[in-house]
Amino acid sequence: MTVPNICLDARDLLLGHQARRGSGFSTACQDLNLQIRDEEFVVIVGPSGCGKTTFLEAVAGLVPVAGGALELAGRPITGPGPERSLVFQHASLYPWRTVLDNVLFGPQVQGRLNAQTRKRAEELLEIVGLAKVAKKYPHELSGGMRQRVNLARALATDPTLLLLDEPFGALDAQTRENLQDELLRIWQAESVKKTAMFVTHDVNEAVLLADRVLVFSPSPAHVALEVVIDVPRPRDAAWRRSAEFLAYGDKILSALHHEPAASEPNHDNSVSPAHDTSTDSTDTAGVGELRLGAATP
Ligand SMILES: Nc1ncnc2c1ncn2[C@@H]1O[C@H](COP(=O)(O)OP(=O)(O)OP(=O)(O)O)[C@@H](O)[C@H]1O
Repeated sequence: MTVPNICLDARDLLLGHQARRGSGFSTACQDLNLQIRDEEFVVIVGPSGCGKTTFLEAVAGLVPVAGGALELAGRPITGPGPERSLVFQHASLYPWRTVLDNVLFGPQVQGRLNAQTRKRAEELLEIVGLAKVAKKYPHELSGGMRQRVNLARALATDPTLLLLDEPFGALDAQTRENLQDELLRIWQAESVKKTAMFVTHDVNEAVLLADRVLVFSPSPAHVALEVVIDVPRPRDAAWRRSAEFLAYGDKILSALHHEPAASEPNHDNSVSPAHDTSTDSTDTAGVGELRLGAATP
């Protein structure tokens, strides 16, 4: 089996937005350095407005790179590509298309509508538990069901890199939890797992899903802390109630609030490099390794 080489590499990345009026350029991400490995599930958390969506959209090829390098499999990202799929918070389904036809939209646009892609679309609807509603229209579905269709649609183009921007953010707690399980099941069911980048405000969701959590600093974003969730999958309901789970969440929350974690007191708020996890199998990053305060100039 060929393992895809989709390693994502951001070096000194500078992203921003041109102000609509005036000549301003607002910096969304600055000195953002990170590497995402093949088949890794990375979750990004950070304060509102810090630049998470901008970064995800840049990886999707929707935001131009203003400085530094953003490379996928060694090639600069210059626009959207079939190997990347982006799932938004609100299911953006076409109301005039049936569920199945929504899932088939990507292959159709790519000119790959054939028996094989139809079979794959039906298979994906089976996986997300919606085979029975394949002929229904989006308005006949619940919010959770629509988001499952959205997920199936993103997977139908067989992307290697799945980008998810708060995909469960608009759902109620119960549906959200079900879909988190569902997503993990789907992600693990693939013979070659997708590389996934998932943005969320929900720390518990981050700990449950991630191989690695990246805590972004306030705007302009850089990686303030990396936390490796070194826990085998499947991560069951009992683990979600464990002290270990809570400790991971506490560490991330502390970083978000710029506070030392209770378990790792640290009274030194000096600036130091972000934790390099490349040589670790377990997370040892304490809040002392946070880059606190304003972004690097
Ligand atoms: N189209 C745009 N034009 C100008 N500025 C923008 C645009 N989109 C976002 N911004 C600004 O860029 C910064 C980063 O926004 P972004 O949406 O990436 O943050 P975020 O971390 O995803 O926020 P949230 O968690 O609230 O969704 C913010 O200051 C925002 O106001």
